[in-house]
Amino acid sequence: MSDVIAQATGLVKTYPPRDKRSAPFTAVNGIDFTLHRGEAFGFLGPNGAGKSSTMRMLACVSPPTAGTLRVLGLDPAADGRRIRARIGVVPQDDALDTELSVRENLLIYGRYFGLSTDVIDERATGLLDFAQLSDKAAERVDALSGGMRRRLTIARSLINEPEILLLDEPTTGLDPQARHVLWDRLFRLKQQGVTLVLTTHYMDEAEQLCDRLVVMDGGKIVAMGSPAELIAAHATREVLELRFGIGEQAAALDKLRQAVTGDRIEELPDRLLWYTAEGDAALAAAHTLGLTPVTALVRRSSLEDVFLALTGRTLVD
Ligand SMILES: Nc1ncnc2c1ncn2[C@@H]1O[C@H](COP(=O)(O)OP(=O)(O)OP(=O)(O)O)[C@@H](O)[C@H]1O
Repeated sequence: MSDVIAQATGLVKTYPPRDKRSAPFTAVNGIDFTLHRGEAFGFLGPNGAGKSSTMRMLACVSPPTAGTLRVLGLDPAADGRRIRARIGVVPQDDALDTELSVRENLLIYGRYFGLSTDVIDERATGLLDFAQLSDKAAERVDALSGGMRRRLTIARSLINEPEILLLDEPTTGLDPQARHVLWDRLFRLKQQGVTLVLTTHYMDEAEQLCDRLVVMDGGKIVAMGSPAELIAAHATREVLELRFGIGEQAAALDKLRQAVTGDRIEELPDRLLWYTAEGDAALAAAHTLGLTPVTALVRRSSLEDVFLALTGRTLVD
């Protein structure tokens, strides 16, 4: 059996004009990708990059304008129902029924898939345990924290035991602790063999969860690979971040650009980034040049640096 679980070639999504004065908008502009069974695959990019539009096409709720798409070997245009029965979808907006209890939300969703009451009951119990919500089963959803709601949405999406789980920005808006709990649950799912496909604009999330990812910008894929491959290809081993006092950054940048050859130096509104193999050596060199940063930080390069190198912009403005 092929391990290809979804494949897109020349995929395009163009939305019709919103009103008489606007033009059609192409949110996804000819992208190619192949997803493999069992992997965690990410679409990383800033707001408006076209990630959600791509996810909605994969979820068979939004038809492609052009290109070909196969999900589980089937054509979403002809076999949307069959595909939807085998995938789970975690939308950006939880869309839970807040007036119902936690458990009732699972039961109702199970009925959409035509499962018997016994099967739904049994699965709901297991999923509440998985989502660490067993003790909240009888509570109304509007009493839950953001992290709990997110875990319930994931539990709900698993009621049909999907082979692929599509997650649109799974941890946006959650605090760090809630994000870590969610990552742990998603990691468990992956270990159980569920293929994870997620969008995110958090580079740490992409690095934590994704075996492979594409970087999207303006409806196009600008890079593809594992986090380590992307960092090796588009960034140096280390970065020196220098922050200066008000009005001092421009002069510091001039000095560095004159003195440093071979290394890339990026200017952001609030800091300079010096891409280098040896951050500590670069910092010593900066001091030798007479620079007096207010703060200096040496860190490993990340996907944020990859995005900056590829687009000239930061992921989260
Ligand atoms: N139904 C629609 N009609 C017109 N334009 C749309 C529609 N849906 C999305 N867009 C536009 O398409 C662009 C891409 O949207 P999309 O939601 O796919 O991006 P995204 O990368 O997921 O970003 P976000 O994180 O904001 O959801 C955005 O500029 C958005 O305004």
